Amino acid sequence: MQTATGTVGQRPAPAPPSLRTPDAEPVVTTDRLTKRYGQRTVVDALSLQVRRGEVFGFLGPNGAGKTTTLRMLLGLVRPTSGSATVLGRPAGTSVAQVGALVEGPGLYPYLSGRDNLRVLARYAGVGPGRIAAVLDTVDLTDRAGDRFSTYSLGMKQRLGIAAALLKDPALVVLDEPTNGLDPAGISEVRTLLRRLAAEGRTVVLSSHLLGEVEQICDRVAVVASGRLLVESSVEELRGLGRLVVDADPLETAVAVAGRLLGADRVSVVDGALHLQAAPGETAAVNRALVTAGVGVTGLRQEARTLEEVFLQLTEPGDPPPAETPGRRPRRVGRSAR
Ligand SMILES: Nc1ncnc2c1ncn2[C@@H]1O[C@H](COP(=O)(O)OP(=O)(O)OP(=O)(O)O)[C@@H](O)[C@H]1O
Repeated sequence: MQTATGTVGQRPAPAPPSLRTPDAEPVVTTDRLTKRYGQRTVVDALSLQVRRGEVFGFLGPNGAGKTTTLRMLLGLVRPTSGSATVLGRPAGTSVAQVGALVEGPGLYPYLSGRDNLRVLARYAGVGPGRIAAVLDTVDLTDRAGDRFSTYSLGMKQRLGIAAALLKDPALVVLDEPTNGLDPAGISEVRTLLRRLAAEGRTVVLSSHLLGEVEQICDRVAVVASGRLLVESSVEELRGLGRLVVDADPLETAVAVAGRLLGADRVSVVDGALHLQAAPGETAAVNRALVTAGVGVTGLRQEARTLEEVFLQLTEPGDPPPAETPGRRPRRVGRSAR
């Protein structure tokens, strides 16, 4: 069950491609945003930016402080220190243009999807004309007359998102929108969120499901224990991909690849050569191996998953930034600020 927070106001025109560049205006900015409960710091000096028209993933394990941060952006929780700006105004004061779906009760099981939206629209001061539009956006028009309790989890989630869209918001904030969904449900939510971004809306979502989020988001912030570990585009976070080569003889292949790329980018896993290599280096690797008389029977590029990157970022020996004096969270790649 979810609480949908509607919005008032006019959605801006779709963002042209130029607004999705690294220099696009920030829709959300946090500056050393901090929340403490008693002696516990659950959000720790978080500074990040979300740009207009992007799907931004706020990632981290359970208890990382994601929901608390989203609640601060919505003005539902007061920061202990630091600040957050949403759509150019202090967090919590732009409710007219922010639609949100956060944990909590809110949709009636015995009412139909359409009637649930009618109730919420009336409560939020939105005319009934908008209901058909949001049902269409989330592909629930055909089932709108059925009781909410008969919906699949994916449909319930989409109805919650429809409720968040009632007031045509510029920014949509979703807490764990894919949680508990099966692959088909995740795929539907993914399609829906990409549609919202294509319309020029900005989407901020939280998740601990890294593998799914990497297919949805343009950029992500990875947090653990309330601290920002990295803020980056998904593409850049993965960095160099992995080139897997089936080669014979393997020893010669290791030597040749080591000379070409450097030994630190070469390893052998399950009898195959694993190389840290960009797609553009594949042809050169193949040429060098064949020239050296190595038989190449397989050669494939594998991207690192966000999960692998996340585990690497959080593994012991790589302490969170705040534990290292003077060290700052990593901003990766071209789009880094
Ligand atoms: N009102 C509160 N009072 C005290 N502690 C709280 C309160 N709200 C959250 N916390 C604590 O803050 C920490 C961060 O919680 P939060 O819900 O923000 O994490 P999360 O990253 O969203 O985790 P999850 O994925 O499990 O929802 C948790 O340890 C939680 O117990």
